[in-house]
Amino acid sequence: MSCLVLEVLKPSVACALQLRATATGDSRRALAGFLYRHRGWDTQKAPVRKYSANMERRAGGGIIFRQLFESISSTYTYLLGDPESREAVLIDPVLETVDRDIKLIEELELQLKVAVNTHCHADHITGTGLMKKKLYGTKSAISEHSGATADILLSEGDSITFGKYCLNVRETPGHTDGCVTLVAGDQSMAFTGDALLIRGCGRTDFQQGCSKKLYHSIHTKIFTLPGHCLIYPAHDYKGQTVSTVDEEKKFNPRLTKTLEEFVEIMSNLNLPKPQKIDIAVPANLVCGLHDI
Ligand SMILES: N[C@@H](CCC(=O)N[C@@H](CSS)C(=O)NCC(=O)O)C(=O)O
Repeated sequence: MSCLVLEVLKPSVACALQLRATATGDSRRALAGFLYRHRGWDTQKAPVRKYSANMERRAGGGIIFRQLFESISSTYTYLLGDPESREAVLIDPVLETVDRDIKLIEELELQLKVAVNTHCHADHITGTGLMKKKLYGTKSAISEHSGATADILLSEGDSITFGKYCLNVRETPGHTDGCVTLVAGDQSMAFTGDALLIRGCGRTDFQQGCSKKLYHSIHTKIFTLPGHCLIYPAHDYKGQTVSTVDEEKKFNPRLTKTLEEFVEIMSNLNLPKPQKIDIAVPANLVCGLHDI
């Protein structure tokens, strides 16, 4: 088992910190808005304080979280950071948006520890390798079952830690053999890659795809999370951004079916092959660094 463990977050402490920070920030903003409106002041001219990591540290804020979108492949990249240590993790970066992501990481004064792929993608080239080159000290990570090279090869039960937070690895094969779902330490969020999409799931017609395996993975590793756990997939093609375990259990048109019905649906999707598959897969097996 290869893992990178610094500290493990106590879920109750993390949740309490997050709630307190949200309430404090919101009520401060609400009070300022009220004063400005009540006194007839122009809210547009209210003094604006520039972003400062120090202000955030003093406020004892909760986890830093950004959902980023790459529109050619409709891929979501996720940035998570600890406001105190400033350590951060980036999930599923895309080659074309590496500079955008680095700008944000620098603006937020974060130190990127790990750039992790939920699997070996077939539709776009990962930004992980380039990210490692541009941000000194960043390590790449991917499942040991992906066949890809990386600094950290993940397996079931591993943790990726950043400051007082962590992401726990659950293996969710089916779309590919090396698919993982990354679950926040307090189980408030799960990054499901291409295993579970919002009202859908990853296709199973190439790269070791197996619909029976995928059905089993989703039911045993994702649908067993708390109902309120937020689902953040690697793609969305309809503009949806987030779901929950309860929502998907109730409304996912594929996963609410029996195994036999699911297998039938998956074998009749008739989707065209991803346009970049022939360059993306070989590139992603070497962290996206084949030609750079
Ligand atoms: N048109 C895109 C590829 C779209 C696609 O096949 N998406 C995959 C995830 S990326 S391999 C998928 O699993 N889709 C499931 C679905 O039901 O749509 C391209 O050419 O790149």
